[in-house]
Amino acid sequence: MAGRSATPSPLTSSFTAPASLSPLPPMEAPAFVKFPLTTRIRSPLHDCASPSSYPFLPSIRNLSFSCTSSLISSGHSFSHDSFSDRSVNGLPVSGCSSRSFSSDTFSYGFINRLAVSRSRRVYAVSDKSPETFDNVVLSKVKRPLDMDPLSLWNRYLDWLYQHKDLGLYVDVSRIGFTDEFVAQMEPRFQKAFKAMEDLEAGAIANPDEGRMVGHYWLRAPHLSPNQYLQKQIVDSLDRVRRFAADVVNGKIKPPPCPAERFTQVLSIGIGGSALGPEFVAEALAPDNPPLKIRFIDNTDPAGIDRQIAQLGPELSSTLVLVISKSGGTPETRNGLLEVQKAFREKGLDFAKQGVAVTQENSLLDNTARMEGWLARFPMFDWVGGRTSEMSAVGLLPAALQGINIREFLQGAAEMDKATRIPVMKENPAALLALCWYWASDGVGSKDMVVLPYKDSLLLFSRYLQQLVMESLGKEYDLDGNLVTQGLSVYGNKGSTDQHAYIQQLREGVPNFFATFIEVLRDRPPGHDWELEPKVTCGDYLFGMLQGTRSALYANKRESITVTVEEITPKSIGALIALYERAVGLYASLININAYHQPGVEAGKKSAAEVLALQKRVLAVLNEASCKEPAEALTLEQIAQFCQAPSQIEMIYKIIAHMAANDRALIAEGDCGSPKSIKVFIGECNVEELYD
Ligand SMILES: O=P(O)(O)OC[C@H]1O[C@](O)(CO)[C@@H](O)[C@@H]1O
Repeated sequence: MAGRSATPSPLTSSFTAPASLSPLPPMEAPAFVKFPLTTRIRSPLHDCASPSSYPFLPSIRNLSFSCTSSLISSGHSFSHDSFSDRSVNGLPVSGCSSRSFSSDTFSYGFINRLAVSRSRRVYAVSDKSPETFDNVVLSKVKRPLDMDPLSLWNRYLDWLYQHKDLGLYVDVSRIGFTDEFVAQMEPRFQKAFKAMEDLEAGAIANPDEGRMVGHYWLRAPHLSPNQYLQKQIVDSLDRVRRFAADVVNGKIKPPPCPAERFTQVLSIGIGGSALGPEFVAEALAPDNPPLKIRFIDNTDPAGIDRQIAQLGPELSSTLVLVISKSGGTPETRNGLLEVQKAFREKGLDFAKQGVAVTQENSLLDNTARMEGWLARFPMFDWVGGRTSEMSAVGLLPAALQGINIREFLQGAAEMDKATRIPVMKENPAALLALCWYWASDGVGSKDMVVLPYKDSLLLFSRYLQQLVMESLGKEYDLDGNLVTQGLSVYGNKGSTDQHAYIQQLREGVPNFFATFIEVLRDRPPGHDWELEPKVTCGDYLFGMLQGTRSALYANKRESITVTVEEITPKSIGALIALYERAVGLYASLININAYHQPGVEAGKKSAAEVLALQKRVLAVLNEASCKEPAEALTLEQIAQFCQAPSQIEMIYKIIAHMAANDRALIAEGDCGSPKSIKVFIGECNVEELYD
């Protein structure tokens, strides 16, 4: 990179395109300039001052790019979210300054940003001809995917990862990363491995919350950084085992009918306090479990009613798990209150059937203690919700369903060992992280579609959605730079999805990479039969998976395939551990904190504000209704009396919701024309006036 300085000097307005650039060929201005004013430019993952650290762009030199003045003036730390109208070389250009330049440093930095927004029509100027960034990235940086069957077979052999004991394979051959990319990622991976080592040794790996991150210790307590933690884990596991065994064996009985056993588990929790248990139940519960499980994982009253109704008389033999790390999550609290009401209505004593899984001294813990619930199990400060499946959160429900939690933990522990290996090619989690980085440009420019070809793995994509998106979807990196990072995850199962959205995956917008989850064993031994000569039902499923993988790749859609020999507690434990580690490593590669979730707070705060506003609206309406004669108020008046004129839309929605739910309030007028609405409360509550 001759002539490139390590740190870019601020460019001034006198900066001109270098002579090496050939003049721009004539072109249609609109074709050159189109991109929306709101085009969002992601922050880089790299030290843009050091293009050699940027893996995708080793060969790009002497390209000239239009650039915002903010980029020019702020050097490599680009901070604006949108562009304004400018022009390049006399052509009007939305979002670009009137200058072009070919400083390698800036070019790299700029490509870095525009490359990730390549789904939009953003154009760059090169020394040859104007090109779209698509072309720049895909043809020059991401070389075309290899389509030759034999060289693909060699690539498959070269990159195939196998864990013999776990019967697990990771095939990354259909992700098109190059050897140069792998080499350039190597130092980053070494850094990530080291960060992971520190994390496992007890470093404060979640600096924003000042917490250690210890989910790996849950399956290897001896690796926890001190004996106190070790004892906590072992004791908790011990108690889970004993309690579950006692419930299953009928030693602990439901109170109303001492002769009987608990027959059902009702698990109340949300997010990490539900998704893992739901996934594992679906994947591993036997057909006739000792206790059947159902979940309340929302504050939807109809959903809650349904669960309670379906329990029917069995409510009396239902063990209710209330799972919440914080012990204060509103949805979970609401679920608890609703279920407690149902118990009261049936004359049942909830406390005798209630079990809390939560942090010591949380609101939930204190409630359970004071009310004398049947049992309480700890959640640890150093285990995040989305990685808590191997704590009491996941182990207790699993054990109650007769799932072998020892094997489950063992599978995870074995995978942990494999994913500690600091060699990219020998570490399946590193291979996943490598592929994610390559496929999504390290900024989430493509979504991850998870396609398990197995009904029992249906919830894996939903589980991964939280694990990946809550961990990686972050606005700022660890150094406080705006990065708006993430990796979107969706998917259900194959081959079902082939009859839903795979049409678009194959032929539509190429904004994803796929992950196939393959299970080799179709049925337990001895149960298979040929539904047509030489072909079983499972052969079809297999054929569908392989066919889709090939068809996608033929159309340049990349994919990873993770294969397990069969669905067992061990393989499911291993899969969870594999993805937990992949997320951790990838987070290091992109320099973000994977273990906090500051964004979730905003939604919770707004929800609380809406409820507070609702209370004010009701107070205002009550006051108006207490007048003689009672006064009906327009939305404007309500907003004014609530001293919240800017909240008028929300007030309208609050009223519409309450009116639809037979609440005390009466709304007259046409709902479709909010300005016509007048609201009053039928009965004045005088006491409330003086509250
Ligand atoms: O276990 P808790 O504290 O009820 O939290 C439930 C979920 O809420 C979140 O905090 C935010 O959605 C998740 O991270 C967590 O898994």
